[in-house]
Amino acid sequence: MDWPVLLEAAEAAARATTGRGRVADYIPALATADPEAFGMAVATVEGELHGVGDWQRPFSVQSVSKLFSLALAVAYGGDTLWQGVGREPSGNPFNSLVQLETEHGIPRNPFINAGALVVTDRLHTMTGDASGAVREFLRRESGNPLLDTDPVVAASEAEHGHRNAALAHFIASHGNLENPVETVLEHYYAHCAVATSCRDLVLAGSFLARYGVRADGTRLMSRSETKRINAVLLTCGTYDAAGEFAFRVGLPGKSGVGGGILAILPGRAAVCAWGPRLDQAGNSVAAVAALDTLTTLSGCSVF
Ligand SMILES: NC(=O)CC[C@H](N)C(=O)O
Repeated sequence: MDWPVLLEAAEAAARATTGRGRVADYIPALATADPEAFGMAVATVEGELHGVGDWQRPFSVQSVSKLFSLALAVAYGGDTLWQGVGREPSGNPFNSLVQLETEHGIPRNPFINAGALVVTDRLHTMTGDASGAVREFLRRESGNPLLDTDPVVAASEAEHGHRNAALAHFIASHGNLENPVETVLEHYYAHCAVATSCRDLVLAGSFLARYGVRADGTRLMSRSETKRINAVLLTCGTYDAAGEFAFRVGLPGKSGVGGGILAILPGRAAVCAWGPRLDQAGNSVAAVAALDTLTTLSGCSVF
């Protein structure tokens, strides 16, 4: 696979989206991102690392962190997690409240905000420090000890977090949180507000391409658990646009409102693209275009 050539073509496709989509501003600290920034990286299971554009520039990981909190909750707690959160696509925006009422406080899947709050809660019960566990995992896998929560973004999320607070209280009212609402929200914001780059994320996400094996060769989770996480990524990782993402890109992937998308080519590579302008569903316009081009030109996908 000629990754540098593919990355160049993907970058050209991303640059052609200039002006389309909008930088997220419902978390004010995110609104300052450079709308035309773009980066992309690939880490193969053989240990190759390639990047283009701003691939080493940090951005707010946001919901891409939900992939890591889920992986750790499954690795440490196994199947019990699924008693408190489902694994069906929601068909609703990522921060929607409506389904929780009819579904009695059990969120549809771990990647909408409601589901991620439940995952953070269970991870906190198991580790005593949910956001610390996510940060430590990201640091170790990426080999970047400086990777950290951006306190300005975390504070901005908390200050403007009425909707997430409402979700958490509603879940708690159904008895589906084990820790205080304030604790769960604090740790949720802290892991969403971690600053990472495409480089960090492809290395940190590579355990999913290696069927559950970490950077140091130890196993985080079984092959079957890895397959299941990839399945939930494919069906729910890009919210209400997961069908369109599967159609265009054909890889399990997780997006965040910071503009990053981390996608997995099982058995081969982890790929991350970043561009801050978002479409209606909250996915990066440039990152989707780049990943679409990469899989279309290479013929690589899970299909
Ligand atoms: N989709 C996202 O990236 C949303 C994450 C953001 N921290 C929120 O809670 O709204």
